[in-house]
Amino acid sequence: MSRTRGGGRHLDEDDIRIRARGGSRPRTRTRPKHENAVEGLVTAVDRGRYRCLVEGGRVVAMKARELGRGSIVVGDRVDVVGDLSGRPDTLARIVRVRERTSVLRRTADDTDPVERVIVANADQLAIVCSLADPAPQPRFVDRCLVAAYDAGLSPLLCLTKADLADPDALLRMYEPLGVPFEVLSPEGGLTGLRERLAERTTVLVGSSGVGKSTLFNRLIPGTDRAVGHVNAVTGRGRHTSTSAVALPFEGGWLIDTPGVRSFGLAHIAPEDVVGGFPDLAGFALDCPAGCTHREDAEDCAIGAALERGEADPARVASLRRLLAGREGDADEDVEP
Ligand SMILES: Nc1nc2c(ncn2[C@@H]2O[C@H](COP(=O)(O)OP(=O)(O)OP(=O)(O)O)[C@@H](O)[C@H]2O)c(=O)[nH]1
Ligand SMILES: [Zn+2]
Repeated sequence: MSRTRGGGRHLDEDDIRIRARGGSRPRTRTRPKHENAVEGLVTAVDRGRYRCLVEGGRVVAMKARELGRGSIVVGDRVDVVGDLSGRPDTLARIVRVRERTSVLRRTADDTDPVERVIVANADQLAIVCSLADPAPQPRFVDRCLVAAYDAGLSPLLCLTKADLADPDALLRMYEPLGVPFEVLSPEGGLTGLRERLAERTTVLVGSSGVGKSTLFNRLIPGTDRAVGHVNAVTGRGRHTSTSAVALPFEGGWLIDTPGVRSFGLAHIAPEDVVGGFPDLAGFALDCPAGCTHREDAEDCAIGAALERGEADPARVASLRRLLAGREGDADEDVEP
């Protein structure tokens, strides 16, 4: 599969798959009927190979050529046919991708200028933020919140290293947004967090050093995220990898996003951000088309509601902060 990497990063894997058509791979003569397909969940993706959980077993699958250009990502529910034994060197085939309930996009960056879907069907975004060492990055948190609101995921703030600093200042900042949170320290328990994660599909995101791997290892002991990721999934260093990995957890899934430090916001319109503020969205209906809802916006109905005392000033301030963060430099929070 080395040609999939050599052709230049501007091509996505689907382009390359089309180029590979007519290559040396023999066609299977007797294809299993697709009615026999069984449902699977994509748990990892590596260079055109999809690790799937099918009927409780693990298989590696390729994408059927009739699927065309559409991408398949971690979290996708797929229909799989072929050799489902999971034995070494067997390869099943993904013949259908079920409709997605949500998509998270990774921010385009220097190494890959295309904004890509990295996780499908998640319903919660756990934003891991350390209270010290490194100091909290509210801009990073804000950008994640915008991505969560846009994708329809419920945000969850995981504040780590509470043994080093007090969470109060940060919590005051997020109080008007009503974001659920967990304050975590090495000595503290994880019962509250476990309950919030149970039976949900949660994507964890955090910038380098905030303690995301530590948290993973505490939640799912025995899976050394750092070592496990490099050896088992991509064979590459985790800082260069951007492929997500789904791990089963308490009736749901935890999805790690190594190397992914932020989500794509370029496609998000102000209206999508306002959608995360049900109490203000009604006012916004009276705004002029294309209103930025910023302080300097003319005839902004949210601004007017604020002046009449009908909109909560803290909520408006939070909305404006998120709108401003959305317009910032997309690379600002992306780790090298
Ligand atoms: N004091 C304190 N240190 C912590 C806590 N959680 C993690 N650490 C330390 O913070 C450092 C970074 O933790 P990691 O779990 O590797 O952080 P990460 O978010 O996975 O960072 P990357 O590996 O860069 O992705 C390590 O030295 C941990 O031991 C905590 O709750 N309190
Ligand atoms: Zn407005």
